[in-house]
Amino acid sequence: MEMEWDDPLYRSTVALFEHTAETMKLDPNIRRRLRFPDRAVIVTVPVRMDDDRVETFHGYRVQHNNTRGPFKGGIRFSPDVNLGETTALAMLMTVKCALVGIPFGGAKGGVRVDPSKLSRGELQRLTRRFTAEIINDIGPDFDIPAPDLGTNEQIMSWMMDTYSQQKGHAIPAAVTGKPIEIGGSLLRLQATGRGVVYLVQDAAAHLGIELGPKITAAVQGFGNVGSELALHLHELGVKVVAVEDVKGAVYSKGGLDIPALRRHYQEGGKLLEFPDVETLPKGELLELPVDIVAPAAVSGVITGKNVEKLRCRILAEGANGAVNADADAILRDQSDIFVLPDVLANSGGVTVSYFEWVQSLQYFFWTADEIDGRLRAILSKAFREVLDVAERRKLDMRTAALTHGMGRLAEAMKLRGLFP
Ligand SMILES: NC(=O)C1=CN([C@@H]2O[C@H](COP(=O)(O)OP(=O)(O)OC[C@H]3O[C@@H](n4cnc5c(N)ncnc54)[C@H](OP(=O)(O)O)[C@@H]3O)[C@@H](O)[C@H]2O)C=CC1
Ligand SMILES: O=C(O)CCC(=O)C(=O)O
Repeated sequence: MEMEWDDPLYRSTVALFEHTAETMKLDPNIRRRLRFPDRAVIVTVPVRMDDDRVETFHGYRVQHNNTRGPFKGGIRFSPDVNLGETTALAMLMTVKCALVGIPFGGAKGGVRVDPSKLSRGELQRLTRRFTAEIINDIGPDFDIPAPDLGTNEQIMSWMMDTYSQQKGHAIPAAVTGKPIEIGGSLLRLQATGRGVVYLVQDAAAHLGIELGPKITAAVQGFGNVGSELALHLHELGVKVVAVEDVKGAVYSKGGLDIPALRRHYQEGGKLLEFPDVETLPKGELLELPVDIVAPAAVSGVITGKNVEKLRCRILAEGANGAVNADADAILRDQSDIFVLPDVLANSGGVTVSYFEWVQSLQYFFWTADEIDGRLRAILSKAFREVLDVAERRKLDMRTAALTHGMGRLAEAMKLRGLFP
């Protein structure tokens, strides 16, 4: 393992790619190539803080592969950001875009910072300086950032504005996940969480499970992905009995009032202070005896240590890298849990980002029904294709999803003659 990349998510992602490459007998030249990014940019981001000090942050943009189209992937603001983690997330983006058949490669970026400790002014200055530092490495035809953990529409708005100011005119296609008022797309905000639920619906239909009040769910994370996911399950009549944020989880046997909980959370209320609910210690949520468990926060939460304690029927991975390679090996061989792996489960986000990019390039906007219909069609097709690979080749769903994505990528690399 090369020192520069050493990180638990990177090690785990490489192990999963290697397992898949071995199973599908991937060309060894391509296999070696996929372990590393095309390019990785590391920048230092000085920011004047409110108390007049200048704090120094570190930022990354890792571009893994652009054989199938421009680099694409989110920007993460989190204290865990480093080169290895960002590279692993970029690798997953490459496979995710290939898997759903959208014309992008994979990238990821981020700043090592806890955004909850910054004022709004500090956050804006950090975002603008980070964007300025990577301005020659991104662009609507080359590499298009989007939101991820710890970032949101406002951050994308500042990124788009900084990019546009440098170029001298508004360039909405420079980022996706921006507000609708400046060229964003209807439903991008909802797309990742809603997409996870569309895939849960497909999985439930396949397993003969009827989604409704007899079905229970637990969701880890209550940000963009987790709260949308919980809300959409709730709207389908599923009893969402527990949700968790960084501090802990709330639980109600009869099902939580997700719309009220979401209002409370979005208005700045603490999850653990929501009235008339029980609380659970951190981590227990994943082990609840519910039908659906959806990790939708950070990576590495399901490991060799707790995987055998899972009691769900469907594991829907909203978060990237929630299951590490040790846990995956156990799930793969010894479990009857139906896994919707991250590259499939959360691909609704980048799919609507693709729609947003197309709309931003054409200055012509689609209706919510058009977007929702196209999203559903792409996700259902991806689900059927992955299931087909799994059934035909007798593979688990993660290896099947990675096989499908890596197979498409390898084909594109060969067609373009990248290894003459
Ligand atoms: N946004 C998107 O479109 C996409 C996101 N994803 C993935 O989904 C995941 C979540 O992203 P997103 O919803 O955008 O991020 P957000 O920043 O919007 O929300 C993150 C949520 O997770 C909670 N959280 C943070 N750390 C922990 C922890 N250790 N245990 C439990 N909960 C925790 C946060 O709690 P608190 O508020 O208390 O900090 C918050 O509720 C990430 O893995 C991301 O890569 C994947 C595809 C697209
Ligand atoms: O919407 C995008 O472009 C990328 C979203 C993302 O970062 C992800 O799918 O992990």
